[in-house]
Amino acid sequence: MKEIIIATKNAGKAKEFVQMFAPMGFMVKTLLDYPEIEDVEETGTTFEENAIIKAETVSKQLGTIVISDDSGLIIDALDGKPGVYSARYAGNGKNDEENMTKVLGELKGVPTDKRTARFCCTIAVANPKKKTLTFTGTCEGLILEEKRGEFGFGYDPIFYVVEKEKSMAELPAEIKNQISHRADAIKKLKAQINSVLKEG
Ligand SMILES: O=P(O)(O)OP(=O)(O)OP(=O)(O)OC[C@H]1O[C@@H](n2cnc3c(O)ncnc32)[C@H](O)[C@@H]1O
Ligand SMILES: [Mg+2]
Repeated sequence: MKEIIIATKNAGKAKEFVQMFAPMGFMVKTLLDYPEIEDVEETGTTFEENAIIKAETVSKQLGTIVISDDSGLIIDALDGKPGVYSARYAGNGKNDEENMTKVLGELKGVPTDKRTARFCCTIAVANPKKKTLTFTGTCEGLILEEKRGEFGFGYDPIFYVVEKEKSMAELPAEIKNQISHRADAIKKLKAQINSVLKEG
């Protein structure tokens, strides 16, 4: 079976990569399968820089093709925050509940039409023998006034998808995986998958 390695320790992302690549016959491995590999420090200032850092660092360590995902939530009324700091917005613990509570507090009193936001995802593919490639996807929405729904992960409960009239966390995985920022980026990656995964 074809195998791809995703340089993530985020279980929510890992699950979505499995769901989106399994139907194409791929065995997805993540850093949850390589506990000896340490967390890569995300020193970049953009999703693209961080995705490249993560993919190249792990690709060098494993000596093979490695794919990464750097993603986050951009909120217009907060001048783009939490952005690349989405995972640790409320502190180093990477706590989804605390991150959402902080965002909701900062948006208190902001009217619906000013609560526009988007999820962004950049996927990087690092190949020891080639230049690193990147694929970026986005998903537009609004920030709700309270959490809604149990599916997904991260900021999904406070992100409202207008065309579905539901929060991202109220949408089952099959739907999220058709419309999300990650689905958008993966669609672009899949369009070039054969050349992307060629070793030489
Ligand atoms: O770096 P890795 O190990 O992949 O895992 P991470 O959780 O640190 O991931 P990021 O650095 O890319 O930070 C992204 C954060 O943005 C949020 N996020 C990303 N994709 C999301 C999604 O599909 N739904 C909700 N929140 C998401 C979530 O809170 C993540 O922690
Ligand atoms: Mg991270």
